Amino acid sequence: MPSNDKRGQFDPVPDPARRRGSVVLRHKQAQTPQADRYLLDSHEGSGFTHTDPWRVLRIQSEFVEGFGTLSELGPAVSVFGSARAHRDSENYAHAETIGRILAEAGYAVITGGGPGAMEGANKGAVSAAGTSVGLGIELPFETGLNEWVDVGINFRYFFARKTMFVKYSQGFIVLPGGFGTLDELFEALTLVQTEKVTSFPIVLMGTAYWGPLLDWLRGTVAAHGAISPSDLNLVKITDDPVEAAQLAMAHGNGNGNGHGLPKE
Ligand SMILES: C/C(=C\CNc1ncnc2c1ncn2[C@@H]1O[C@H](COP(=O)(O)O)[C@@H](O)[C@H]1O)CO
Repeated sequence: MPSNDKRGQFDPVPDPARRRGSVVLRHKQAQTPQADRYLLDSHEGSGFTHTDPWRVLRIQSEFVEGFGTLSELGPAVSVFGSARAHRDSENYAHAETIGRILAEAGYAVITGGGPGAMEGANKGAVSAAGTSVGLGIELPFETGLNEWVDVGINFRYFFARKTMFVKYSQGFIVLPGGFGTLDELFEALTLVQTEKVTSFPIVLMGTAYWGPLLDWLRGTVAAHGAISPSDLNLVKITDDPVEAAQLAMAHGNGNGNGHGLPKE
């Protein structure tokens, strides 16, 4: 703290405070130029739009865009899985079958809009003339939305994007995948476990891939008391893509409004 900082001492002439909306700035903090000066001084560049308060507007716009685009979607299931699944792989084929079965049953298919398993699921949905949705994410190694996405939204923020998957799907199907897929799986499990959302089907596709994870959750995590053994009932596991689709549609109500935002 600088030595001329007079905080805590009586000051008959208090430093003028600067107000920025609901934010009050005092002392040295009040000496920063006003935001509108940045705006009007074109020579100062547009760097201010990358500050946190401005990011809030960007975040808000992602929610507005997502809600606005998806609110009329109808019943939907989200399909997750590795961005790296090759087109000739079993996982890609399973994703494609799952996308097709869901679309044939009248469900929209929502994916991350990227390559691999996401592309397979979107392709399957299109093959059955279904609604194929991709919620893309801005990444440094971006590949863009796959060609089978008919309704695409690009997000900068993972958390805004994840809200859309949860809000607009009746079920999740999780094919083998890496950190991204695990993140999506555990986000869903946490929301259901903590009752932030009404329970919905979470289906793991592939016993050889996911079985050891379930064994670890049961044998180590539950055994440590870090989760309840009953928490493992939140997931179903299968090797059959048709069964995976059926399990994910088990809670379908045909209303198409997902199960709402996480409770406050
Ligand atoms: C890594 C590559 C492309 C990345 N492009 C992605 N586009 C959209 N969504 C993505 C992308 N990468 C990850 N995701 C999300 O995470 C899940 C897959 O992640 P994983 O780590 O590959 O399992 C997926 O469900 C997406 O929602 C090109 O190699």
